[in-house]
Amino acid sequence: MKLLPQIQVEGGAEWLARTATQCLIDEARLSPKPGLVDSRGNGAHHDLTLALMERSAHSLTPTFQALAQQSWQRPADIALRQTIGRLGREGEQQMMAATHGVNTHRGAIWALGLLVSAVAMQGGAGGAQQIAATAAELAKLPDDAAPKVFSKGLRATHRYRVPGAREEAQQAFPHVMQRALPQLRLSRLRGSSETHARLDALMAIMTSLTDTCVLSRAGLEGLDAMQDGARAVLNAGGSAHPAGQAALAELDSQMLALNASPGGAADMLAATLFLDRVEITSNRRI
Ligand SMILES: CC(C)(COP(=O)(O)OP(=O)(O)OC[C@H]1O[C@@H](n2cnc3c(N)ncnc32)[C@H](O)[C@@H]1O)[C@@H](O)C(=O)NCCC(=O)NCCS
Ligand SMILES: Nc1ncnc2c1ncn2[C@@H]1O[C@H](COP(=O)(O)OP(=O)(O)OP(=O)(O)O)[C@@H](O)[C@H]1O
Repeated sequence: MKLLPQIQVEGGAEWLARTATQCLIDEARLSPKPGLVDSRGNGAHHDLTLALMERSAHSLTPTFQALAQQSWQRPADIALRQTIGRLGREGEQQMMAATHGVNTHRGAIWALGLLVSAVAMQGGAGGAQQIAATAAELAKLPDDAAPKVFSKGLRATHRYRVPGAREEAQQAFPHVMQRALPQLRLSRLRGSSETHARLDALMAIMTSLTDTCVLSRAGLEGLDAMQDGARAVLNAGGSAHPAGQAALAELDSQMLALNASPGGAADMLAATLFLDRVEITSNRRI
């Protein structure tokens, strides 16, 4: 039986929103993550807890659903860019209300918001590559209604002359597509548990992301420690191997000592889990 178009949109949007929220929760619970909030504790953060991250993730489901509904089978144009910019900013306000003013998921709303919109534009399914390319098209369009604020992330990208959250999206998420997703699937193929495969994917991101959260809190010293430490974990055989686990514990202590938290890398892991699920589900439907 063929579904009525409106039911298809509602059901598809609901599924995408639930999936995006679940990926944020999976990312937050994954342990042990260096410097980040996880099931063990607060990492390098004094104002974040796992319960807060989960409350924040749930508060974003209506935002993701509205993004999907509004983007369904629409082309990438200025009108859509403005709509999702408005919905994204409203989502940030809902997040801030749910967390009493703590920034838990700003970068994640940006990345996952664009990806949810991109899947919806393609009718609720598709391959990871095509979805990331569509999200990049949206990210490259100007949003004139955006307030001209000088954020911490923007300041770090200027000071260190590196790409940040905007550029990662505009370049079609190279850390997700060229590093994390291939690593996630390789580690699974090698027989690693899902937890170890996800930790390896996070390490793959951290080997080269210029994470502005780390740069803002710990400068280039923090960024180098993150990238070198993540490389050491993968070179030691990954998080499933005892030597990799020792390297991961070392990286965690270093990040804590430097007060560094790779929040951008965590967002890219959530984006990776989302694209992985959408692609696998789309392939099953064919
Ligand atoms: C683009 C955003 C993320 C602002 O980025 P900016 O670099 O100015 O700064 P800010 O410090 O507020 O947040 C950056 C966040 O991105 C993440 N991040 C940091 N570095 C990176 C990186 N190299 N790659 C990807 N993400 C990163 C971190 O979580 C960080 O907290 C976003 O808040 C925004 O402008 N949203 C507008 C609403 C919109 O248009 N939404 C559309 C899609 S829903
Ligand atoms: N598990 C996680 N633990 C910590 N941060 C995460 C996690 N998952 C995602 N993040 C991201 O990290 C960002 C938090 O970074 P950051 O600490 O720089 O925020 P801030 O409140 O803007 O700055 P600061 O805490 O330095 O004042 C969030 O926006 C979120 O996107």
